[in-house]
Amino acid sequence: MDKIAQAKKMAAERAVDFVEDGMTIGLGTGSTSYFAIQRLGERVAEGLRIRAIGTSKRTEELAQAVHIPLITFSDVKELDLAIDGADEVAHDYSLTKGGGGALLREKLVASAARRFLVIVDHTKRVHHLGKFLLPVEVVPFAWELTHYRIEQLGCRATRRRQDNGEPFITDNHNYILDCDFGEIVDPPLLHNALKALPGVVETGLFIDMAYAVIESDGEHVTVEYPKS
Ligand SMILES: O=C[C@H](O)[C@H](O)[C@H](O)COP(=O)(O)O
Repeated sequence: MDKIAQAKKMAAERAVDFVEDGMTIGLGTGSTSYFAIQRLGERVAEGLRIRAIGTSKRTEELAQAVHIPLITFSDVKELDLAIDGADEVAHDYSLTKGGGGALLREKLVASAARRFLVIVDHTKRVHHLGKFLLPVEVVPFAWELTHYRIEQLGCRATRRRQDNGEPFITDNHNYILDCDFGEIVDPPLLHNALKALPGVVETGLFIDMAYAVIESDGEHVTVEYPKS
C-alpha cells in the first residue's frame, strides 16, 4: 500500500473509533471512506450493532458486502455520526466535495448527522479552496443554460464525462459541472450565488459542517475540532 493509501486508511480507522454500539451512521463515498466501511464491517463481524445510510449506490454495495445493515430516511431523521472524505479542506474548515459525484447525497447525510467526521490524507489541506475544481450538480433539463449562467459568475465550467466519453450521471440522474473559479476566498458567497440559479441542485462546498477533521500523513493521525 502506498503512503497516501496508508494515510487514508489511518484517518478512516481513527474515525471508526468514534462509532459506538447502537449508533446510526452515515457512510461516505470515495477511496478514503472505503477504508472506514471496511473497518466498520470488521467491527460488525465482531458484534458491533449499527445501522447505516450510504451516500451513493457504490457505498451501499460496499456496505452490504461487509454486512452493515442499511436503513433509509424513512427509518430515521437524524444520524449519530457521518464519516466521509473530502477533496479539499481549507484553513477555515470549509470543504470541497463531489470528486466522486456523490455530493448531493453526501450533503444530505452530513446535514442529518449530529457529528460529521471528515477523513483526509495530508495532501487535501489547502489555505483557500479552488485548486480542485468545484463540482456543481445540475439538472439535465436546460443544463446548457445553467452552464452559461454559472460561467457568468466567473468560472470555466466543464460537464463531467465518464471514461467512455458519455456524460457522467449522478445517482440522482443529474449532471456534474466541474467549475474552475480559481481561489475561492469566500465560500458562502459563492455557494449562495450558485444555489440561487434555477437548475443548480447542490454545490460541492460544505461550509461549517465538520465536527472533526481527521488527517493522516501515513505515519501520524491528528484530530481537529473546528467548532470548539
Ligand atoms: O463525491 C465524492 C466525495 O465527495 C468524496 O468524499 C471525495 O471526492 C473524496 O474522495 P477520496 O476519499 O477518494 O479522495
